[in-house]
Amino acid sequence: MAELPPLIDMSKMSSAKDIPIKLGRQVSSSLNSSTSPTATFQSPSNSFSGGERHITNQRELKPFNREEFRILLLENVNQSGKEILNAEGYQVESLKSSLPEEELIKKIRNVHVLGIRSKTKLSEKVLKEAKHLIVVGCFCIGTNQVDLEYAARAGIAVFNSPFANSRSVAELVIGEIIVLARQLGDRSNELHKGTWNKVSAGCWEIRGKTLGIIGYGHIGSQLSVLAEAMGMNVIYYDVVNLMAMGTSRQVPTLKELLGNSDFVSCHVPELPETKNMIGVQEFEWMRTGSYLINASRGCVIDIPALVNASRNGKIAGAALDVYPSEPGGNGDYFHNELNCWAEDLRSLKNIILTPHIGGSTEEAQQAIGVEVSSALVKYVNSGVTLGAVNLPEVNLRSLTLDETNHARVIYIHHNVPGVLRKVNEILGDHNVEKQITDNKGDVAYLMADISNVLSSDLKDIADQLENLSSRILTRVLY
Ligand SMILES: NC(=O)C1=CN([C@@H]2O[C@H](COP(=O)(O)OP(=O)(O)OC[C@H]3O[C@@H](n4cnc5c(N)ncnc54)[C@H](O)[C@@H]3O)[C@@H](O)[C@H]2O)C=CC1
Ligand SMILES: O=C(O)CCC(=O)C(=O)O
Repeated sequence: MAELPPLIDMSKMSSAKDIPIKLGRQVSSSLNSSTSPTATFQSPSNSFSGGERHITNQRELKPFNREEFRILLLENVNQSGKEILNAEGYQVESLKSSLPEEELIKKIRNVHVLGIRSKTKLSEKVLKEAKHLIVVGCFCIGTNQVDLEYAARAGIAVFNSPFANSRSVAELVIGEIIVLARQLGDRSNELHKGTWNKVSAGCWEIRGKTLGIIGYGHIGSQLSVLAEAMGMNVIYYDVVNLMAMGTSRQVPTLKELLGNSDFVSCHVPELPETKNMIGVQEFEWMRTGSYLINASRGCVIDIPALVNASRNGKIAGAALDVYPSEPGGNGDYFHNELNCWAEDLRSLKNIILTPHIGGSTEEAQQAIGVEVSSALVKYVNSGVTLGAVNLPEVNLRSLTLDETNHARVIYIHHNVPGVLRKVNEILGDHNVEKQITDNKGDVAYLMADISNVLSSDLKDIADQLENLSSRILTRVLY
C-alpha cells in the first residue's frame, strides 16, 4: 500500500517541528454516528452509516503524529469506547472518576480529545486552558455540564449520545413506579433490619392510574409506551406540541398535568426554565397522595419543598436519581456537606434515592461507548460534524484512494461577512473540488477539499488561514 501523509492540525501544534513527515494509511471503517436528537429511533450500533454510502476505496485521513495525539477519558467510559479509540493508535488515558477543577485544568492543557460523562464541569475557565483540545465527547445524553457556547467560540466541537440510554432510564422509572406504589423500599429496609411489617394500607396497583410525564422527548415518550403497556393512563406536558404515543394525551399546562396525575415523572433538560420547575406552588397543585419521580437533572426539583410535601403527606413517595450537587466518584458522600438537605431526604418515608444510575446499564454504556467514540474518530480524522451539539452539522463525502494529491481544509471562523472570499483567495491556486460551509450563531464551519496540493504547500495554506482575522481554528487534513 502506498504511503500518504497524515492530517495536520496547524493551530493546535506547539511548533512546526510537531508536523510529522509521514504516516501509514488504512482504509477506514467509515463509521459514522446518528446523534441528531431529531433522528429516528434506532439502535445506535445500527445507525453508524450516517447517510454516506460505504466507499470501499475511501482514503483515511489521520491526525498529526498519532503517537503524540492524546485522549483523556474521565468517569469510567465503557471499554467499547476505549477500544475504538485505541484501535486508531492514539494515546488514551482513562480514569474512573471525574477530576476536581484544578487537576482537570492541569490535565486538559495537554489533551486533544476529552471524553466525559455528566460529572465533569467544562466551564469557560477550564476550557480556556485547553490549548490543544479540538473535541469533547459527552458519553451521555446531557451536555449541560459543558459551556457549549464558549466551546464553539474556541472551535471545540462537542458530541453526545442523544438516545442510547433512553430506554434504560425509562425502565428504571417503570420499576420505581411499582416500588413506590407498593412501598417496597421501606418494606425491604425494615426486613433488612429484622422487622416483619406486612401492610396493605397505602399500597396500590398501578393499573388504571395516571402517569403525568413532564418533557415528552426521547425518554418521556419511551416511558409513555411502557406505562401504557402496564395498564396506566398517560398524560404529558411539553413546551413543544408533540405526537402522542398510543392513547396518551398532551395537556396544555403543567398545572393541569400535576392536578390529574397519580405519578409524575420529570424528563426535561437542565435549562434556566426548568430550574426548580417543581417547587412549593407545584406541590400544591399535585394530587394528595401522588408520587414524584425525577431522573432528569437535580436542579429541576426544589428539594426542601419536596421534603415538606413528603412530611405533610401531600405526596406519598418520591424517587430521585439526580441531585443539584453530585460527587465526582463513588464513596460515602450522601450527607449534608454535599447537599444541605441530604439528611432530611434520607429520613423521609417511601423515598428511593439512587446515585444517578438512570443510564447505567451494560447495554446503554456499551452503545454510548461505540457511538461517541465513533463520532470522535470521524471528527478528528475527517472533520465531519454530524451530531455535534454546538457547531453546525457539516458533512463532505470522503476522499478516495486515487485522490492522492488532495487535502481537506477545515476552517472554523467567526460568522462575519467576507470570509469566503478571503478563504477562496488562499485556496485559489488549487482546484476547489468540493466545499461546504454552514454556521450556528456566531460560529461558522467551512470544509473544502482541494486538489493539486503538495505536502510542502500545506504549512503555507494553514499559515495564511491562521492569519485571517476571522480565524478560530484551522485544520488541514492530508
Ligand atoms: N438519570 C440519568 O442517568 C439520565 C438523565 N438524563 C436526563 O434526562 C433529560 C431528558 O432526556 P431526553 O428525553 O433524552 O431529552 P429530550 O431532549 O429528548 O427531551 C426533553 C423534552 O423536554 C422538553 N422540554 C424542555 N423544556 C421544557 C419545559 N420547560 N417544560 C416542559 N418540557 C420541556 C423538550 O421539548 C423535549 O421534548 C436529559 O436532558 C438529561 O438531563 C438523560 C439520560 C440519563
Ligand atoms: O451515565 C452518566 O454518567 C450520565 C447519564 C446522564 O445523566 C445523561 O446521559 O445525561
